[in-house]
Amino acid sequence: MTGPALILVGPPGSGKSTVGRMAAERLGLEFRDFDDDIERVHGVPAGELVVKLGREKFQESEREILADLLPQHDGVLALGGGTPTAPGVAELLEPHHVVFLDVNLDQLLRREGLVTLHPWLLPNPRAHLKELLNTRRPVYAAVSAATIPTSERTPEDVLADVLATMPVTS
Ligand SMILES: Nc1ncnc2c1ncn2[C@@H]1O[C@H](COP(=O)(O)OP(=O)(O)OP(=O)(O)O)[C@@H](O)[C@H]1O
Ligand SMILES: O=C(O)C1=C[C@@H](O)[C@@H](O)[C@H](O)C1
Ligand SMILES: [Mg+2]
Repeated sequence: MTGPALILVGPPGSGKSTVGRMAAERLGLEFRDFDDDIERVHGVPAGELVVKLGREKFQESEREILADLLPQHDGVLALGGGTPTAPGVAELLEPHHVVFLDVNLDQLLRREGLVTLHPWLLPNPRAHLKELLNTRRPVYAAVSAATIPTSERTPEDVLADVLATMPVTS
């Protein structure tokens, strides 16, 4: 096994889980959500774990769990929103086909459930997300073969663009 056929990265709420699940179905592959793997290992949802452990320890754990997972999963993988920024993760992603789902701040604030899932965004989710988008966009882009805009687009349109980036296999 050579690892995931497709890895999706992007800010929380960019559509990684939604589009990742659709892509897996279309490709006839298994879908895995990295936040579920984190929760399985720690017994706490990823968003809460950030608050419990602090960002540094959380990221160390993300890198370890990802290093174990990559050789075991050959389907579609939606990473955690912050996973590509964890030290050592860019190197782990290097051999794989990674796609960045981009989204703008206004769209993000309109998407559901963001703060419930990510309590570390409090007390000012707008300011936090604005800063997060500015600092992380170059990191997401650097680990990715393609950047797909998702703002004001349907998941189906995003899916079509994602599938068009897939390397042709013979
Ligand atoms: N292209 C889209 N247009 C509008 N809403 C979308 C789009 N893609 C996803 N959504 C909605 O945005 C919300 C967040 O999507 P999703 O959970 O797939 O994002 P995510 O990147 O996996 O986020 P997280 O990092 O929180 O796991 C969901 O309510 C989903 O239905
Ligand atoms: O963007 C982030 O920093 C995070 C996103 C989520 O997917 C979770 O991994 C966690 O809430 C951290
Ligand atoms: Mg998700």
